Amino acid sequence: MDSGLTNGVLVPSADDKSVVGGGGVEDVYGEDSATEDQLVTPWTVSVASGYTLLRDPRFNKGLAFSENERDAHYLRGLLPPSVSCQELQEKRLMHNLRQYEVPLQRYIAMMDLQERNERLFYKLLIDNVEELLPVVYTPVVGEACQKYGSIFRRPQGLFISLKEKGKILEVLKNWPERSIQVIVVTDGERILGLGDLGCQGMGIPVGKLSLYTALGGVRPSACLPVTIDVGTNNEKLLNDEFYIGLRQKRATGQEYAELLHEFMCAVKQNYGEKILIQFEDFANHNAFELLAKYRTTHLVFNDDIQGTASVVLAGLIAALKLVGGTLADHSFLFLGAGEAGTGIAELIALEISKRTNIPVEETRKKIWLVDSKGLVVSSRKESLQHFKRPWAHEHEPVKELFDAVKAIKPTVLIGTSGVGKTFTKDVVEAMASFNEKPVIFALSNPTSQAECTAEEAYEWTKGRAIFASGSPFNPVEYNGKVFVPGQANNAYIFPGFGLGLIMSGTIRMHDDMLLAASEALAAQVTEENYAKGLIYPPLTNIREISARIAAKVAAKSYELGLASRLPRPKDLVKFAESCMYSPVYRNYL
Ligand SMILES: NC(=O)C1=CN([C@@H]2O[C@H](COP(=O)(O)OP(=O)(O)OC[C@H]3O[C@@H](n4cnc5c(N)ncnc54)[C@H](OP(=O)(O)O)[C@@H]3O)[C@@H](O)[C@H]2O)C=CC1
Ligand SMILES: CC(=O)C(=O)O
Ligand SMILES: [Mg+2]
Repeated sequence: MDSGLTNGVLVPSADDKSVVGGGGVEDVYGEDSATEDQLVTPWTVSVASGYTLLRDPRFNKGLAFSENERDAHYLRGLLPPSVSCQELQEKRLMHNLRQYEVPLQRYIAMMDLQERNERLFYKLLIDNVEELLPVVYTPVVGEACQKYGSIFRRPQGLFISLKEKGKILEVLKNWPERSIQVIVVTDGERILGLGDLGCQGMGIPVGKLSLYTALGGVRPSACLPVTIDVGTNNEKLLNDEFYIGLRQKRATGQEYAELLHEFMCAVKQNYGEKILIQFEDFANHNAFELLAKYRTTHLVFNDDIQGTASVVLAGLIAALKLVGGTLADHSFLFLGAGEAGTGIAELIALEISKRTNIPVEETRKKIWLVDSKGLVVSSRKESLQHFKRPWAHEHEPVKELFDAVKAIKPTVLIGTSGVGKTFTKDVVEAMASFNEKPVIFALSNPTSQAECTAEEAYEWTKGRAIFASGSPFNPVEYNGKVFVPGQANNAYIFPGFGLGLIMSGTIRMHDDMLLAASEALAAQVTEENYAKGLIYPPLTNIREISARIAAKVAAKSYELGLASRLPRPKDLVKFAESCMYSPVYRNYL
């Protein structure tokens, strides 16, 4: 393929495989993944030069345009004379970001960068992942969603509201990118632990997809954030003059189901069988149903139910090295019996069943859940939602978590309630009274909703807890020793998991792929990490980790006959790495 620029027309450069399709899996798919037409990104055939080039975030390099590029692309005079390299731009941006004391200002600055210079945004995020993940993701994205209307600048995804009913296929065609590989969709009803944020939930698909690219290497142009707006029951938002969504109560029942069905059909019609659809932050009364309804006809994945389960199982497998025994030797108590709680519980039961050959109906018996009404027990069965019923074991009713802890004596306590401060001193001390090393996970997001803080977990257990949380906590010094809490967040899983599905051309998801992802993640924890009490590997290596997760997920998909990309690449880790998007600037000469 020819490279460079002719009369101001940018065409792909031969040394950069990321040009056609922007780098990533599409390049290696060949013909079976997309039509010829889809493979041609708009800029390869359109004039992009001068001022237009500077205004296009996909190609803009700002001061990093070289002298020759400035001449060739009619940029003379449009930029100050100085020429920077990408590293210097990164240094300057990090310096500027660190000046902002208000976290939301950092979020806004990052979003502005994403819309100004996409490659620099991803380079910055990848190179400073520990520092910037909390900005573009939890906890700050939570506040951003709460205030999304007042900080709204430009649409970063597709808004599909009840007004678009009957026209969703047309709406999808309005999106400028055509070869989409992954959609993250929300209806905004359960945004983190912050409740119904309606249309302003858009911050979540946008943030998750940034991670698909930064952590999993899926190219940005293949990612589509979608918010389905069926109204909101959040009175505060309905009365907020800056609210950006439909001002009506949520549509439910048939009206809701029809809109979602039209969306699911339109997506498949527009993007094909292998489009990955990740459901995110739906309320549980829709989440389980949507997953069950579409898992046989679409490539769907619910991150809150399944991704969370996989990351927590990985943490538990790793924790065994520190606490001893097998998973089957442990007992588990959850605060919160919704998507995350029952999703994790089921995957643990499945893993134990696979390892012991004990039927899953039996392995579930060592897992207990508490919801807002108390311990889930058999006498409540009739009134329980269907997803709680497998966990309604024989036991007398117990109202309070503290009493449940004393009655069950779990070795592992997991918070998925969405309610902060619910692991009280009494509860944590009780865990420490009958466990040498109590495993305590406070998974609720954002930080304000964490069941307890890292500091509380270490102090109340006198430094004996194996602790992880959904949102990050800083290291804690206790009794002269520094404890580094793990971050049990599905961000460890979904980017690599999705990459594995995409690169193998998987057509349907299978629970065994979640188990494979958990095992792959747990295997990345080194002896050095364990020595520091860590049960998750540091995020600094996340791209390497994602490649390994992707490889295991793809391998499982091939084994199950669900992968359509043939022949199977021999070395799946190398293949995953070769598929990953690189944010390094391209040469436009
Ligand atoms: N770390 C991570 O990667 C992830 C974290 N999460 C976090 O988990 C939390 C829950 O999410 P999700 O499972 O989807 O939400 P759901 O709404 O599906 O479930 C919440 C559960 O918590 C229960 N609950 C609520 N308040 C209390 C209380 N005071 N005491 C006891 N139980 C209570 C609810 O009870 P009832 O059923 O009776 O209403 C329900 O069973 C959120 O904060 C979310 O951010 C979610 C996904 C991933
Ligand atoms: C992390 C995540 O998916 C959640 O809190 O909902
Ligand atoms: Mg979520």
